[in-house]
Amino acid sequence: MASFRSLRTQYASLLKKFTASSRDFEVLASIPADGCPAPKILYVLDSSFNPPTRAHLRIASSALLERLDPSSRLLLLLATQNADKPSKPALFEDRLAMMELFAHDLRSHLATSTAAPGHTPSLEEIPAIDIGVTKKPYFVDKASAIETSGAYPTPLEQVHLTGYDTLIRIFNPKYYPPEHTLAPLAPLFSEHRLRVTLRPSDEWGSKDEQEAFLLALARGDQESEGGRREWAERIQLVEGRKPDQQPVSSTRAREAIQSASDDLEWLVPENVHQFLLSEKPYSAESSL
Ligand SMILES: Nc1ncnc2c1ncn2[C@@H]1O[C@H](COP(=O)(O)OP(=O)(O)OP(=O)(O)O)[C@@H](O)[C@H]1O
Ligand SMILES: NC(=O)c1ccc[n+]([C@@H]2O[C@H](COP(=O)(O)O)[C@@H](O)[C@H]2O)c1
Repeated sequence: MASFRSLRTQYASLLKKFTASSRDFEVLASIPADGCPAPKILYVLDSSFNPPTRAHLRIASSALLERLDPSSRLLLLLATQNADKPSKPALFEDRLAMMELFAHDLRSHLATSTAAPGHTPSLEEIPAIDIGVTKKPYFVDKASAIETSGAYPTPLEQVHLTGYDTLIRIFNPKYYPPEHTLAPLAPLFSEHRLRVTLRPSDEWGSKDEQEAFLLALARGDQESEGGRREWAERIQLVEGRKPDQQPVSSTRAREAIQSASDDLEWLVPENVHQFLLSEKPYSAESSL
């Protein structure tokens, strides 16, 4: 693995070229770098990776372990423009460096996880992981930018890995001017899928309330806004943390960094933890 410093320099230069280009999506690196089979299915984890956490690790690994296949591919996608949030620290090159470290953490995790009782996957069985960037904030546009980029064979089914809070925002008509209906989502659900991790909280409701959203979509409750009932078949809901487990988020990891709390160790995976301790991407000087 390259040194932390050289990873940042490498991504700063790739990012500069991407920003200056007219491209909406680009794969900047792959792990392993070569020799991976052409993908038959593309899992996409779109995030601000600010920083990558163990929740991101769980979301990605549970999807990949469901059907461990070397011809699956995972794309870790950094959105340089967010639908709602202004850009915050850390620098994008630091986040890209952390995404690559996260990819190594995830591959190690997959290698030591048993997909089936008595079966430990070999490195060749573990899907390759791409590090990509997009300028598009909305999922329907991200999916189309990936499709038309030429980076992957076409057609290729994309499975977007999101949390419940993001599902709700995808279904908010406020993002789709000028009509403000859900009709623009049709291309996303005609070709692709969502795998949504439940995220019970005071803000987003209980597990039952979150499951009720999908039942209502399947009943046709959103048809008056353009949300078709058959889209529910293309959305899979999966369990998140257990009720006795602590909630994990990037916000919580940033707070642990600011307060120098030991919690950081269980909030983020190992290689990301080492990077945060060594490079301090959230310190005042580093974001200047
Ligand atoms: N603990 C979690 N449970 C379920 N989904 C999650 C969790 N953490 C992140 N996600 C999902 O992963 C995707 C990317 O997450 P994002 O980068 O916004 O993380 P975050 O922890 O919510 O960030 P922040 O705390 O900075 O707002 C989103 O779709 C989000 O819903
Ligand atoms: N309608 C949409 O497609 C939609 C709405 C809100 C957020 N998003 C995206 O979801 C991703 C995660 O968002 P947050 O980092 O705000 O949780 C970001 O890439 C953001 O731009 C998409």
